[in-house]
This record gives sequence, C-alpha cells and structure tokens, in this order.
Amino acid sequence: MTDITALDTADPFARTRALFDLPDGIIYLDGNSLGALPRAVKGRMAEVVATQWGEGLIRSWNTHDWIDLPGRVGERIARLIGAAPQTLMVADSTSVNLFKVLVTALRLRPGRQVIVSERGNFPTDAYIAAGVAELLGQGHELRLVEASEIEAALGDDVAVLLLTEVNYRTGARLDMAGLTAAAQRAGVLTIWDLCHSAGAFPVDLSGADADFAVGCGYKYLNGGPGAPAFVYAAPRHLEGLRQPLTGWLGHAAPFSFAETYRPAAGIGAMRVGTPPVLSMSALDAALEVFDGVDLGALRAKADRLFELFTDEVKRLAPELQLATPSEPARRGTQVSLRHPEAYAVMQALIERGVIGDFREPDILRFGLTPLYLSFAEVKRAAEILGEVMRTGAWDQPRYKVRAKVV
Ligand SMILES: Cc1ncc(COP(=O)(O)O)c(C=O)c1O
Ligand SMILES: Nc1c(O)cccc1C(=O)C[C@H](N)C(=O)O
Repeated sequence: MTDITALDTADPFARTRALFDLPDGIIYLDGNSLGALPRAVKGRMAEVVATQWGEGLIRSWNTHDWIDLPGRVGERIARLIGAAPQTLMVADSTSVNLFKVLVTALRLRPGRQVIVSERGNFPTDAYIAAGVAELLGQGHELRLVEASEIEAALGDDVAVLLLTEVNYRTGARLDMAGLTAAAQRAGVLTIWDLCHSAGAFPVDLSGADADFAVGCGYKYLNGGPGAPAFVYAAPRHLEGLRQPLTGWLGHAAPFSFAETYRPAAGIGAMRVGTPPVLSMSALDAALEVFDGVDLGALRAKADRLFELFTDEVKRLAPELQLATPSEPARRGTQVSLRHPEAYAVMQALIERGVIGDFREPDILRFGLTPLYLSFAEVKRAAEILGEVMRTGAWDQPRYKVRAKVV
C-alpha cells in the first residue's frame, strides 16, 4: 500500500503548488485544457494595468519594453522545449501559427504537394492544413493516416509532415525524434504541435532536429484563457524566413513605415500585428513558476501520479477502460478513460468537485499537472470516480444536458 502522506511530504513540487491560487474543495484535473492560475499573475496584471498602462500610457512601449515582450516570453518557453535562443516567438493563436508555418514550409518544398498528418489529430490542425491546401490552389492536398502508417506515407510527393506530439483525446505520444528523422530521410519538413507537451514534460526540439513547431500558452504553461501561443523555426530556416501574414510588426523596421514589406531578420518575421500586452504579461508572469523547475523531475512525478490514478481506477471502477498507452514513453501526462456515458459521468464528477473534461465520443479526460497536484488529491479523485461508478450516481437526466463548451 502506497503511503500517500509520505509521497506528499517528500514531494519537491509542494513548493510550486504554493505558487498557485486554487479554490478550496476542488481537485483540478483539467490543466491540460486550461492551466490553473499562478498567484504571480494577479499582481502582474494589476501592475501592468494600473502602472504600465494607466500611468505609463503609450510611453510603456519603450519604458516597459512592451515591444519586445513576444521575444522575451519566447525565451522562457524556449528553455522548456529545447529550442535554441531566438528561435521562438510568442504570437497569435496556435491555429494562426500553424497557418504561418505550414505555408512557410510548403514554399520551401516546391514541387511537392502533399501534407501528411495523423487521423484523429486535434481538428484545427487538419482544418488549417485543408484550408492552406485549398488557398494555395496548386494541387496541394492533405493526407490523413493512422499513427502506424506515418513513416510509410512519406513518399517523394510529400512536402510536410504535420503532427501533434501528444494526442488530445487519448494522450498517446508520437516518437518525435524517430519520425522527424524518417521525414528528413524522405526530404520532408516537419511541423510539431506541442499544445499537450510544452510545460508537461521535457521536449527537445533541437535534439530531434525538428523544422517548425507551434503550441499554446493556456494549457500546461498556465497563461490564462486565450493566452497567446508560440511558434518555433529551426536555426537553419531563420535566414530569409518568409511567412504569409506579412503584418507590419514582422517588418524589418516597422517604425520606418516603409511602403513595401521587408521581413525582419530571424524569428521576428513570425510577428504579425500588435502583441496583446495584457495577456502576454499574464503568460510571462505565469512562466515564472517554471524557474528552477527540473522538467525531468516534473515528468517523474507525473508518471507516479499516472500509476496511482490508474491503479486506483482499475480497482475501484474496473468498467472504465484506459485509452492512454500505459508505457511512459508512449504517452503524455493525461489519463483518458472510456465509458459510453462519459459525458454524464464527468458532469457528476464536476458536481462533486473533481474537474476533468469530456471528449467525443466516450472519453473522460484527466490532466495530471505535478506543479500543483498532490498525491492525496489524485487518490481522492479516483475514489470519488469509483463512488460515482459504483452507485450509478451519474445516471441522471441533468448530467446529460450538453453545455455550449464541453
Ligand atoms: C493539439 C492542439 N492544437 C491546437 C489547439 C488549438 O489552439 P488555438 O485555440 O490556440 O488555436 C488545441 C486546443 O485548443 C490543441 O489541443
Ligand atoms: N481552447 C479551448 C477553448 O477555447 C474552450 C474549451 C477548450 C479549449 C481547449 O483548449 C481544448 C483543448 N485543445 C483540447 O485538448 O481539447
């Protein structure tokens, strides 16, 4: 029998938990969709609004260096995902950044028309890819394949391999280094969506030699609802980097107000318009939580939480099927369980203070975020899930009414 109190007492992440503001009576297992609120964000937002904006007014673009905030916040994220300095920019949403890097990559592979991606990837990736193929109107097409067929799909007509490292629904993780190497052998450029990776475990973009990457700021990075996203380009692509959204802040000299567009050098060319200073400041403050954090240790704790939760669920709710691979190398840090009435089960859990989420058609999703979750909470969440299943408490009409956002 695991001694939960001993695990929590010895937990090095008790320190980071104290950096978050979490409501009493809630066990929050949805940090894979919207990260919890770091305390430092409240103070930073108050300061940015009252002092930087309220008093500094437009002078703060210089006095508080708002103009370079996207690159500065990018440096904080770079460390978490193995990106070299000045290869990362915080900007826009993941969807918009996908558009930018996809067009950029396709232009680097003239004569090849196919974008390969995984079936069952988060919809925006496939939607953007199909939209780009249609927009370019040069015979481009999106080819969706199963995970097991990706390598075989890398023929000489393929320009880009667009993959999400960790699947949003199942939590299954692809082999970034292996697939990137296979793509390189086939002359194919890679784009990695790191939405469910960045801040969850160590990612090594440089080691994998990936070409481009994108990811969002509001999940494991805790930047808040609608936080800006990030975009990465490998050093070899920085010279002459051209992306299609040629907005004024991606210009080499935006304040020359020149008549024609000339891209900024390096990753600065990924900028488009005015950065959202308020939400970027929130993300910047949120990332302070990661100062001094060893991502390997973070992952090790996530693995222990995973084992604890899945062992307890196996014992207490054996009818729930684990949809996430149990082998650590083949998964991210979420737990996905299948049940035909998953939506109602999740509503019953939320009413009992355990917040996870539901994904179509039958997935209960639980995000394990070691920065602010204790072993005791994860065990208690499994017990509450066990009670909901054993008593059939989920089987009530009010739990079956779908909300606008699920
Ligand atoms: C894998 C993945 N990619 C992209 C997105 C969408 O990002 P955004 O809403 O920032 O465009 C999400 C979640 O919303 C996601 O899970
Ligand atoms: N971005 C979201 C939103 O605006 C509302 C509700 C959920 C989200 C999400 O992030 C969904 C998430 N990408 C997922 O993995 O399902």
